Formats: sequence, structure tokens, C-alpha cells
Amino acid sequence: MTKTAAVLGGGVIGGGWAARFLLNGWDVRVFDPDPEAERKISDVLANARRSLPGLGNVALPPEGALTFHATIEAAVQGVDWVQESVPERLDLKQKVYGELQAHVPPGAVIGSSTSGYKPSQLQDGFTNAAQIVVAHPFNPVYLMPLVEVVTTDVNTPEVIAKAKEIISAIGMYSLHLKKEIDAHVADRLLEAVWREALWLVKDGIATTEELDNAIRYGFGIRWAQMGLFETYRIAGGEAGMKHFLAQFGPCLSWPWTKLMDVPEYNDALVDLIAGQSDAQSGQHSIRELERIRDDNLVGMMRALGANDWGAGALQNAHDAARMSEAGLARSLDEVADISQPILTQSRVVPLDWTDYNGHMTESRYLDAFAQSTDRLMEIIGCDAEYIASGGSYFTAETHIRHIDEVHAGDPIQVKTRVIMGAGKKMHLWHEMYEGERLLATAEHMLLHVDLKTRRSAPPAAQIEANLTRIAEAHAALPAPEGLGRAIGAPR
Ligand SMILES: NC(=O)C1=CN([C@@H]2O[C@H](COP(=O)(O)OP(=O)(O)OC[C@H]3O[C@@H](n4cnc5c(N)ncnc54)[C@H](O)[C@@H]3O)[C@@H](O)[C@H]2O)C=CC1
Ligand SMILES: C[N+](C)(C)CC(=O)CC(=O)[O-]
Repeated sequence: MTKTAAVLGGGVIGGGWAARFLLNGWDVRVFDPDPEAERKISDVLANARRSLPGLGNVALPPEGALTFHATIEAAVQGVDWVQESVPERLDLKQKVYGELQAHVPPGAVIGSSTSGYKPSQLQDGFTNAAQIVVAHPFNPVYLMPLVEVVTTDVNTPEVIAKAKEIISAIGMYSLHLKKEIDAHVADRLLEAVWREALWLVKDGIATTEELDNAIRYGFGIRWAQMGLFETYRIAGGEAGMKHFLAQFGPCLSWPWTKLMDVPEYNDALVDLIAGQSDAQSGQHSIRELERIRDDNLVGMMRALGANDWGAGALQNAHDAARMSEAGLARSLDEVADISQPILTQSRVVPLDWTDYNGHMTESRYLDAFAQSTDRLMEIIGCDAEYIASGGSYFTAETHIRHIDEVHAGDPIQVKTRVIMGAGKKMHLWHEMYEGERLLATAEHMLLHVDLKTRRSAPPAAQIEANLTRIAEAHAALPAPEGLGRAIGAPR
């Protein structure tokens, strides 16, 4: 059954939550008194539709329905989750919680996006305090996976468990803090860097652009994949963290930071920082910057996914959890109809798969077909465990035909036939579609190998039996058009 979220406050963050829920198949009901709210959310949603569906390798469910409501009471009718994202003012947030308590369904989780307030400040005095948690996201919410979940003793284990379950179901990562604290964890780290950066600009040590370069050419890339402690552990050399601390511990008492002080917040500071920021990035509109940011985030997270690491590993787990709903089998028992070509891929073309011609680039066709081959291998039992035991398939020959164009954001499916599967040989035929439109075909000959000798060898009996079963079932289908074709002279 479709789940429903209410989003109260549809600005930068509320719009991002709305998009995250909608694109993960939830219906979303918005309350925001701003007459521009609908337009603003549709802009955020357009960015999200462009970037999120292609982040993973498995199609997301059909998008949910977005509706706008004139009151909080109407917006929260029948919802499973309420996400409050009104401006960061305690009096305003408390006014919203006051109104909520009469109308919110008793089983719903109420998450606050607050960057700084503690959950006890939001729960104080409300009858439904047990339902209120901090669920602090990062911008853009539709791409960034982190949600800091902050709770108090007032929250029931059921509410906390439900909050984590839902956050995971929409592809995000819950970081559940042990204790409540002003500004949670991540914003404290950001605040430290931000304060130091303001000093460095104010004192004329570096410009905003130079500081951004220090991050993006240096520690920022490291942080995206290993964070702080794992990175510094390596920096300690073979002796690890102990040596790192021994070497850099003394500087903790040196004046390496001005964090204990705050630059005075005044017009001169604002003009200095905003002026340098305009000079650095003013040639791009905010919408352009959002798209550049989203392209980069998708590319980086997909690269991490290839290493099954960090935010990429989280996305891989989300993909794995979605496979059966997307119609993708992981074993022969899960294949719905063995007499027909098997669905081996259902996904959206990611942003980083396109080229200067504005369509999916040729190498990505092989990438997609190779992933379909991997799926077929898993279906016949040649899975990670079997490969670790020393057997696998190597591709010996490939022929791809590019039949029609496809673009970033388009949904594609690959259906796979086993033309022949006997002994060491596996002969596959993949067809890639967007809906009914045939985009490409790929023919592969693979050989089973012994990974120790690196030479061809017969597969395990069960693998051969599974492969033969599919090959025999597919033999009843008419031969695919183009099977066995080599590159011919243009007609
Ligand atoms: N902007 C950021 O980088 C981040 C902000 N947050 C938090 O998210 C919350 C919202 O921040 P933003 O989205 O940046 O602010 P925003 O100013 O972009 O959006 C706030 C929205 O709330 C609406 N609003 C005002 N009063 C309302 C009411 N009584 N009921 C319903 N809607 C109302 C406004 O019309 C506006 O659309 C804050 O608590 C903030 O700390 C969290 C993570 C990052
Ligand atoms: C600046 N900020 C405190 C609102 C930032 C956040 O809360 C998280 C983010 O997205 O950086």
C-alpha cells in the first residue's frame, strides 16, 4: 500500500524531502503558506527527477502523488510520517507542533529538520511528544543520504524503530545520536570549519575561492570516502592512529585554530564574504550551480558504489532491497516465467552515462549489458560465493548493435536469452528497451574458467544444469533478429 508523508514547510529542505519521498513511491501532502511554495517545490522536484532515479542501478518505484493543502490539519490526514521543515525559529516550530497535536495520526513519526534545536525543546509540553524526533537531513535531501536522528527518553522504541525503518526505505542513512546536543554532530563539525574559514577570509589569509580549492583539491575528496578518523589512521603510517596522534598531538595546544573566538558578525564581514563569493561563482545562477553540484554528487556516489564503499555501499544496499519489487530475480526460483527472455536489468540512465552527443555513450551500453550478464550469472548460481570458491565466467567475444538513442533519466530494461548453455560455454543474447522501443542488442560468448589456473574448465554441475534448463526453455522462442551478425557493409 502506498505510504504518505506530510511536509510542513516546502522551502529548500522541505522541497528536498518532498522529492525524496515522492521518487521513492510515497504520496506527499504539503502545507506551506507561501503562495510561491508550489513553484519552489516543483523546481526542487525537477532537479531531483533529473538526478536521483539514475543514482542507483535498480529502478525506483513509480512516483507518488504530490498534493498541496491549505491547513496543517488537512495536510496530516492519514499520514505515516510528518516532516517539519519550517524556518529555524523555536517559537515558529513550537506553534506548528501545537497545531499538529490535535490532528496527527497516533502512529505517525514526526521528524524535524532542525539544524540546531534539541528534540526536548520541540517535545516540551506537547501531548504527542513521544512521536517527535529530530530527523536532520543534508542539502540536497534528495541526493544526500545522511539523516541525524536525535531522540530523548520520551520517544518510544517503536517510534525510533519506525523512524529508522522509513529512513532506510527511502534510501537514506540514520545516524542515531547517543545524546541530544545543540546542532547535533555533523553541523558541529561544519561549524568548526565554517568559523575557521570566516577568520581566514577576514584576516586576509585566503579568499573564499582559495579556501574552497583547499577543500575540493584536498581533504574534501578524502572526507567523502573515509571521513576524518580513518583518513588520519592511514596518515599515521604503519603504526596507524597512535603514531598519528604522537606526531600531531602537540599541535592541539599550539595556535593552529581560532575556534575559541568568533569573528564579529557585521556588515563589513557580510560584504567581504558575499563579495568574494559573487566574484568566485556569480557567473553561474543558483539553478546552474545546483545542477553542477548534483551531477558531481551522482558521479562521486556512483564511483563509490563501484567500490561498494561509503555512500555508494549504502546505495548498493538500497538497490539490493529494491530488486524483487523491480521484477529482478536473484535465483532461478525467482524467475517468473523461464520460457520467456529474463528481465536482467530495470534502471534509469544515470547522469554520468551520457556524452558530448547528449545521449548514452557507447561504453555504457557494454557496462549495462555486462551488468545483465552478471545478473544472469547470479540467477544460474554463479554468485559471489561460487566465485569465491574458484569458478567464474570470462567473456570471450561481444557484438553490440546500437539501434536507437537513449538519454539521461530515461528508464531502460534489458531482457536476456540463453542461446546456448552447455559445458564450458554460455552464449547470451541481450535486448535493451525503453518501453517497447528496442535500443540495442548484445551478443556475448562466455567461457567458464577455473580462477586458479585462469583456464577454461567445466562449471559445477548445478550451474550447468540451471543454464541448460534456461537454454532449453528459450530454444522454443524464434531466433532473435540479428543473432550471429558481424559488422556488415552499410546498406
Ligand atoms: N538550508 C539548509 O542548508 C538546511 C536547513 N535545515 C533546516 O531545515 C529547516 C528549514 O530550512 P530551509 O528549508 O533552509 O528554509 P526555507 O526558508 O528555504 O524554507 C522554509 C519554508 O517554510 C515555510 N513556512 C514558514 N512558516 C511556515 C508555517 N507556519 N508552516 C508551514 N510552512 C511555513 C516558508 O514559506 C518556506 O517555504 C530549518 O529548520 C533548517 O535549520 C536542515 C538542513 C540543511
Ligand atoms: C547551514 N546549516 C546549518 C543549515 C547546514 C545544515 O544543517 C546541513 C547541511 O546541509 O549542510
